[in-house]
Amino acid sequence: MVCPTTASSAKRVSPDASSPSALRLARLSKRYPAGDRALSDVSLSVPPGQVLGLIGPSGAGKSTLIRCINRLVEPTSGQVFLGPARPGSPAPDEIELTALGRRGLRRARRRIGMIFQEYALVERLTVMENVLSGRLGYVPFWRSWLRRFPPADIANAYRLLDRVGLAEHADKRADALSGGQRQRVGIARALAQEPDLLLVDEPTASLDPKTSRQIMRLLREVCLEAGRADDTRRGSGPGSGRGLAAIVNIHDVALAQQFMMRIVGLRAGRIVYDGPPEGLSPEVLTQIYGEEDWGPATEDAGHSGGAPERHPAGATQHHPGPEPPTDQSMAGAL
Ligand SMILES: Nc1ncnc2c1ncn2[C@@H]1O[C@H](COP(=O)(O)OP(=O)(O)OP(=O)(O)O)[C@@H](O)[C@H]1O
Repeated sequence: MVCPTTASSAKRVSPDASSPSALRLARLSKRYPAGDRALSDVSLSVPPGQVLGLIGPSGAGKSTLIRCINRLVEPTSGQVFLGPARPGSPAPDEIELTALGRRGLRRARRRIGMIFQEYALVERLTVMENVLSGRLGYVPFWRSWLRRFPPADIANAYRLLDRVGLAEHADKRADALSGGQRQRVGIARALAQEPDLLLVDEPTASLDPKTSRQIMRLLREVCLEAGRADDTRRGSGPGSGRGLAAIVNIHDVALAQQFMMRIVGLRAGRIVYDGPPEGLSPEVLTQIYGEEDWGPATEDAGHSGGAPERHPAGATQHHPGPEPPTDQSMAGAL
């Protein structure tokens, strides 16, 4: 039996009550028409600039949670609040997404970038056109239909492509790219929206281990960079600004531990862990995933070569050494 109180006794990584959240969920629940209860009373607050990893076994409700936030899936009950906009954006103070009508929701969704496992690019369009499609919510229909985006959007798209390492591929068709390159386009497209929140659904599920690490590192870096840009815009000191928050649905616990600032573990639609990555002890992993020997694999008599360690998603766990989580703004976000 999972015990939320035990799990929450781990050090919590919650925002200061006085600081505004980038995202706030209040008792969010979802029951699908077929009767499956996918989420039960999920309450969560994500501060600006925080990159949060959502982990849990298959069917725990991770995708449902991500999709309830921007109402691609309608929650059955509970509330979703999107925090005040980052500096330089004209958006209003905290808004309740769950109270919005169609038009209001369409406007609010501009502020939420989505990054998908399967990239969701338009294959026959160029890399640049795919990135510019992130601006579709902002430009008049005729401009997008004629593919006449404002020069500032085009300049920004080039800057973003340069940032994600694809400057030389701008004119290539999306279907000519590798999986890792496609995901970089997906990240650049989401950033072109100038979002306040990124929802990221299994971004590395189709990628090899090295590319997965590169993508996770890039995600984390762009969120931190957004915070620094906000600080500069506000003329404030490092770490005091807002920055881009992200919720990343991720199966790979080792990757989550290395690149996420905070981990939320879901089991059967409920939060059973909310704390720092280093709090994912074997006991906590058992609370999240169930019984398993989470310690290193032991060698049996016939195998002296050292069996690879397994993580809960079943893939090999790598130990490439600690990532350098030293950024001040990250400390601020925690
Ligand atoms: N469209 C749907 N209709 C009915 N039930 C659904 C639907 N989508 C998901 N569910 C159910 O909701 C629960 C949570 O599913 P969800 O896909 O959110 O879990 P998950 O943690 O993302 O799983 P996975 O890691 O395998 O993707 C499961 O019991 C699933 O069967």
